[in-house]
Amino acid sequence: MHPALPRSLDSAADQAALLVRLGTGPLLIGLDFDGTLAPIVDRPEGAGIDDAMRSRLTALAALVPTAVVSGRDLDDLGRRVAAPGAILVGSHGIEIAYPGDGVERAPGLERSDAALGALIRDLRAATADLSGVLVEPKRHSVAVHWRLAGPAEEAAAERIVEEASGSFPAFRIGRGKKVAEFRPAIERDKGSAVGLLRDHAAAGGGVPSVLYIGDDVTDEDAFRALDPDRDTGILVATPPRHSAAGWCLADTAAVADFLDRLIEVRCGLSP
Ligand SMILES: O=P(O)(O)OC[C@H]1O[C@H](O[C@H]2O[C@H](CO)[C@@H](O)[C@H](O)[C@H]2O)[C@H](O)[C@@H](O)[C@@H]1O
Repeated sequence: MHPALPRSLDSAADQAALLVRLGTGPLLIGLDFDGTLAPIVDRPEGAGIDDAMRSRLTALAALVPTAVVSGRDLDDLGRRVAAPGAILVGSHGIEIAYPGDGVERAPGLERSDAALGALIRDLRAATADLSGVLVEPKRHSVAVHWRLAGPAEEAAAERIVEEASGSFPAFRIGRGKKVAEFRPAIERDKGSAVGLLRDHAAAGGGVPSVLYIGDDVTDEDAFRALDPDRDTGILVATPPRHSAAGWCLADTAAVADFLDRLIEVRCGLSP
């Protein structure tokens, strides 16, 4: 299916109709972190959620399986989310931590893990003189950010990423908001992770429908994995852009309001 413009959930009537559908039956919730739960900020280390969002996630996780699905690695994500009961999915689906049940890591990481240190060293050396370009090392990958860079530095960072990608075939390049990421060249993304989360939830009861909310290019993998007849994808964007998600919310504040209403309907507090 070709991506189309998602429909805005600004209208109270649309939101109410959707919430009625999400209010009963087995449900699995997947929520992206940066740009969906946490507002986008200039530097990766500055992103976070407030206590209200943490309580919201904890409340949702007590009601239905609720996963935070991020490009950040699991340790970083865990520190920032800190919501008891939430499932954590790190490194774009490569690492999955079910509460109280250890970490499941995708197979096939040996080659990229072995090359990661050299890649990080090369990227740091190549970008050292580029003002506003940041290298973010992660457990299985590395990101090159240019949100704080001018156009010339951004173009230079893009060239460095292209050159390094030729020397490190164990990685593939993923794009995001003002960032390029070297991700292990294996078959795992947020879409396949949603499939694994659904199977895990189904093992404990009925096969759930999925609600997935995300804002970035990598969330499109998750939206594409949804079944349009029973699942719900919500893009977070202003203005809306073409997406495999069917619905759209404006920003992280609108996501917070929507999740509050979802908690109310799941608790039977509103229709
Ligand atoms: O899958 P996500 O949870 O959305 O993570 C995607 C990447 O998010 C982070 O970078 C983005 O957010 C930063 C903080 O707001 C922002 O400065 C940057 O421009 C964005 O690209 C994170 O740093 C990456 O590791 C994640 O992969």
